[in-house]
Amino acid sequence: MTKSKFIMHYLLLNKFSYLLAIVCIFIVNYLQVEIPRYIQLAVDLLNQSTLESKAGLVENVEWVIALSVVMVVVRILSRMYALNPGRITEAALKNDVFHRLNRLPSTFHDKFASGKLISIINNDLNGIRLFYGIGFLQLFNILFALSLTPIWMWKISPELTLYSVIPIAIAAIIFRIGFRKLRALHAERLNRLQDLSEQLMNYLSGIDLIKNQQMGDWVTNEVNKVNRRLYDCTMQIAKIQTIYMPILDYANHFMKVLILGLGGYYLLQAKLTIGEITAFLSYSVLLALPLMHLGRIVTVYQMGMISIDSVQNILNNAVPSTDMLRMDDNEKSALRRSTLSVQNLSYGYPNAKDKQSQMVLKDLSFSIEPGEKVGVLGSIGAGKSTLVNCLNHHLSLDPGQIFWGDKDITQVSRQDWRSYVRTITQDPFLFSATISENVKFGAKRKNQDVDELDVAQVLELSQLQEDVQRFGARDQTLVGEKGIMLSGGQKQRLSIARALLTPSDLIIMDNVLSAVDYETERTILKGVFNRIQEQSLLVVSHRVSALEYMDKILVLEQGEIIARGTHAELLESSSYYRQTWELQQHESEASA
Ligand SMILES: Nc1ncnc2c1ncn2[C@@H]1O[C@H](COP(=O)(O)OP(=O)(O)OP(=O)(O)O)[C@@H](O)[C@H]1O
Repeated sequence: MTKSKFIMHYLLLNKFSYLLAIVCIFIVNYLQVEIPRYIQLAVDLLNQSTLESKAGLVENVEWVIALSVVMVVVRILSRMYALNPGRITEAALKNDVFHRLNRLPSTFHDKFASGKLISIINNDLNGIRLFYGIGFLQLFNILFALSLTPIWMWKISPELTLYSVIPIAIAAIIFRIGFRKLRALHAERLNRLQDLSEQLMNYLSGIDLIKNQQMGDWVTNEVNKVNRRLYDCTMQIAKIQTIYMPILDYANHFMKVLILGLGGYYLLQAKLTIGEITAFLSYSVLLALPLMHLGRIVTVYQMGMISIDSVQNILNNAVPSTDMLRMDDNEKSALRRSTLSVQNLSYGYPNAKDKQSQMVLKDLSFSIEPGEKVGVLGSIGAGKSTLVNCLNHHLSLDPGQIFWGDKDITQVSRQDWRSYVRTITQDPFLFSATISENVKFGAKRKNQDVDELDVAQVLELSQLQEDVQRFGARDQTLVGEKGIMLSGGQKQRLSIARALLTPSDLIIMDNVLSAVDYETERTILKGVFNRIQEQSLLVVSHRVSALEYMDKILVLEQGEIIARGTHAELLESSSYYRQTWELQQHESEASA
């Protein structure tokens, strides 16, 4: 979407409110120029002492009071109609940005640090709120004030009007030069805010390490450097604003002196009355006020434009076209319980220097039948997680390599694909919520609440129920940010419970049992086997003990399948498998 389309799209979101705002702003500005006219008539009647003039004076004063009251009411309405759309747009954009972030592929998130995104959602969207709120209000205020006021002034004295505009015009030119410099500085400031947010987020996620390794001074110094750059930029903005803002203020004073001087001269020549000079002075304020607000408006406009660029950096990233395709219920159920077949799968990370020579997965072929339990054994760096991320389509793949039934998974939207495949990753992520909520997270289907008995059952199966019963508030215990209250093994078991709760056709467990002992590992796997008799299971591990009971095991080394078979077959056929098994048997006995 182009920038102008973006601006139009969100303006149209509140079109009726904006229309009412424009009408109200016009009425306010019209009344603003009308009231001095009644003041002028009243002042000119002050010198006369007839009964008629007194009645006229009272009538004019009454008009001034009545119009002022109406103006106050309409001004309140104009603020309401003009400012609320800013808040509505901010809320709508937050939803749009979050929705897009949720659908963008991992390649986008690899490029954009979370801290930067948070800064855009907080600071830049605030700039957009001001743009669509106060920016709109003041723009029309200025437009109407600058077009109506000179006409009313002209009606009194064309000559004096021309002279009065001279200081304002000069000030506006000087002002323009200053504000051109500001645009670049505002953009820089928002970038620096994003840098600071990214850095803080980075350090705060590693705060325990920073304390343990006594890196506090170094980190403080690094934050100081980024903060200093932000401070310098903010100070430069403040400096320019302090120098240029008062220029319009001085112009206003100068204009008043001019009106009094020239107006007095015309008064002596009987070209103007005192009432007209009084009205002229009021008009000069009406003319100068919006110009004095111009500084703020230009800032709001500049910040708004820069913020729109930042938000568009997110929103203009297209969701892959296949992710836009959604299957209907019939298509979905036709593909239930299909065979996953991997055919000559090769993968190299796009950021590798030479993708061909740095292939992480090389020509892999295997299948997982419905209900089959398959294991993948591989040493550190063999490519296990890469394989998992290809299978769940977390990574972007070339077509023709992975099929679900006869459907190429690259032709299925990621959202649909994940209703068939659930992955439990090796770094379990927990939300800052209760244990129960963490298990149920995202599992609510078709407005039906998850059965608490089911939660208890999956906690039991993942061997976490005993631990949970020991906690003060049982499954209502808060786990803290990222599950800080739980041990590594407890986190792993909680993420297993979460995956078991929602039905899916294939569960992938990527090295999720590394933090539990051999006995617990066996019991958990037994529980998982019982729960998912109908579903397929892929367990990835560097521990043979986790794979012993699988229907088949693939041995992965340097991205290639070097052996395959059952546990018994591999003990016979693969020396690598046998040696790993023997080595781990000793470890297991030693730890028992
Ligand atoms: N995002 C990435 N960009 C570039 N290279 C990567 C990326 N992720 C992994 N790799 C590389 O791919 C290779 C395989 O990594 P992978 O994480 O798949 O191995 P693994 O078998 O799961 O290892 P581990 O048991 O340690 O988790 C490694 O050489 C790693 O450096």
